[in-house]
Amino acid sequence: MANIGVIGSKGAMGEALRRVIEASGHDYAGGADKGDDVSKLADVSDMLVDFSAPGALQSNLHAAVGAGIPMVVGTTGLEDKHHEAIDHAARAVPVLQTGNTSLGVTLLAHLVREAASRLGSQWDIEIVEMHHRRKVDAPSGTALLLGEAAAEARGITLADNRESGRDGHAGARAEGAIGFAALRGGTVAGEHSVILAGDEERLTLSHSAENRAIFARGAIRAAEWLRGREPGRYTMEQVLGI
Ligand SMILES: NC(=O)C1=CN([C@@H]2O[C@H](COP(=O)(O)OP(=O)(O)OC[C@H]3O[C@@H](n4cnc5c(N)ncnc54)[C@H](OP(=O)(O)O)[C@@H]3O)[C@@H](O)[C@H]2O)C=CC1
Ligand SMILES: O=C(O)C1=N[C@H](C(=O)O)C[C@H](O)C1
Repeated sequence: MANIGVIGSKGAMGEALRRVIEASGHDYAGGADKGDDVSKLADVSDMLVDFSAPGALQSNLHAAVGAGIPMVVGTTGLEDKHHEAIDHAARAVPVLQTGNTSLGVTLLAHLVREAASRLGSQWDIEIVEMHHRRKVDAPSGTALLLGEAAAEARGITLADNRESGRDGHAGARAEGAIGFAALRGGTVAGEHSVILAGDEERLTLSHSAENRAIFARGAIRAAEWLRGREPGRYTMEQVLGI
């Protein structure tokens, strides 16, 4: 059993995490939110789980490194500088970052990789996601990780082949592009579809999150798995063995 500290504890995910921590027999070490000193939480935690905001990431990583404890990063909307900060922290402590901690999406990424490589670049790839009205980043972290999986399978770079936010006279889609569309509304926990559109046929691979417990359970499973590991950057695939 472990003391698990939650960053972003008053948010929707923070509340889901607290419920899963208590139900799993771990101890809830406490929460940190905007304006709190995360290093104080790190000092009384065996690991940190961060579902807050990109602007908080640097100091959260710093706190984990200072305390010498593992950290799970679930926050999305990350930029290159955030990934560099994660790589840097992972030299000192175990860190796992993912846009989606669920079992279903981790497996979906594998299926997308398989489909994208077998079907070849004449099959256009479009990724559609829908989330609740409060979500601030787009495309979602999950949509981007699915796009990365498809790009990797095709031997291309997502950054160079990404088409998102088409509006007006946007022109025909570029050959080999990976397109994104983001819908927002209501209380949707998370819907993702990867559409492979060929000539006269389409394949759609989808995942529906019915509630946030799936993300919270995956995050706690990841935190348990990180405990006692060597410093490094780990993936959800490693945690789940898929
Ligand atoms: N990887 C995954 O599987 C999943 C990832 N997410 C991601 O997790 C993040 C949080 O999602 P969600 O809980 O729905 O969002 P919420 O807005 O409900 O919660 C975010 C919480 O973080 C707090 N926060 C904001 N800035 C800071 C800061 N600088 N330091 C500490 N806490 C801060 C917010 O406080 P305040 O309200 O005062 O700003 C709020 O309490 C998002 O990036 C989301 O995309 C969500 C679900 C699954
Ligand atoms: O903000 C959310 O709610 C979610 N964010 C993650 C994302 O950006 O993909 C994961 C999940 O879809 C819910």
